[in-house]
Amino acid sequence: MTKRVIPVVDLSQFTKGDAAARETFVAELGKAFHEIGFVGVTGHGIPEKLINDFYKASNAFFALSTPIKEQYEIAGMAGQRGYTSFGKEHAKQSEVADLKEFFQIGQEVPADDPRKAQYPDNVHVDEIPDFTKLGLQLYRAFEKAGGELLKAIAIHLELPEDYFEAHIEKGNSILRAIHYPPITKEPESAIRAEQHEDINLITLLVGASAGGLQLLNKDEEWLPIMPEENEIVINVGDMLQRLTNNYLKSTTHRVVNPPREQWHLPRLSIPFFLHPKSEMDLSALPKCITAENPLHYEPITAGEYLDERLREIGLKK
Ligand SMILES: O=C(O)CCC(=O)C(=O)O
Ligand SMILES: [Fe+2]
Repeated sequence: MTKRVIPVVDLSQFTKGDAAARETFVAELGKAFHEIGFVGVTGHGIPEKLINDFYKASNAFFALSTPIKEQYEIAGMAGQRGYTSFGKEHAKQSEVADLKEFFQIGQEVPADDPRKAQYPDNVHVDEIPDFTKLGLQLYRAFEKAGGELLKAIAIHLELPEDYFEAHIEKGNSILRAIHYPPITKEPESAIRAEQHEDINLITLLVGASAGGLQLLNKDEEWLPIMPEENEIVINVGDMLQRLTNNYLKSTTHRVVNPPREQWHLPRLSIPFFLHPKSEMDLSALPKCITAENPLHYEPITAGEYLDERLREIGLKK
């Protein structure tokens, strides 16, 4: 067996284990987030069937013709709901767009909820009636697993266990189905997803249909991330890095193009970007500001920060 690039932890040790098992889990997760910013998670409770069904529905959606898919690309939405066509999004430092198209599903609240106006309606696809419905079920499962991981991180940060709960309840998270089509001609410089850091608190990624995901380690080496069956990949995003004044690491990652003999293979991946409510204050936690680690960031809310980042990546005008 080749050596793993990222450690793996079993979330059921935290959700179902005794005090000692929970303590071990918290220590391992904290260490992984502090040192590498990435961890593999098993025992996450996300039903395999739901993942497979959503994969199938996503594949069916991306197989639709471009004019049909473009009917689900809605102006003024900054890609936050529905379809974003090939060649739109680019990493913030990059001039060339990534080799991908995607579909996003966001938070839904009841009609009488005060937050209703803040969250645009999800887009439903006539041709694939189950697509958004299954996506919303997966969204809830990710919210639950993500909430447990944030409980463990709160304990690691010596905060109350429920510290994140109020911030993420009805938060602005996004489920994204990404399709990287087969490569048909030598790309000039573009890769499937140029190096970047995620914006949100944490990202949960279910097994991509092909390799290509890499992280940049402290020695500036690109290392492949190859999750095992039933393992999801979790990484720290910039919001959590900012809140912890760089104690937890939002690690740079990318998706590279496959070798030429695999150009004909598309790649499908499903990240869940766990966001808090827009009014969450991302000012650094006092415990994370020390003489050795002085304050790195100005105060900002999650909403202001997201807005700034969406402009940088070309989704918001
Ligand atoms: O496709 C993947 O495996 C990762 C994509 C990613 O890093 C992102 O969308 O932020
Ligand atoms: Fe990412």
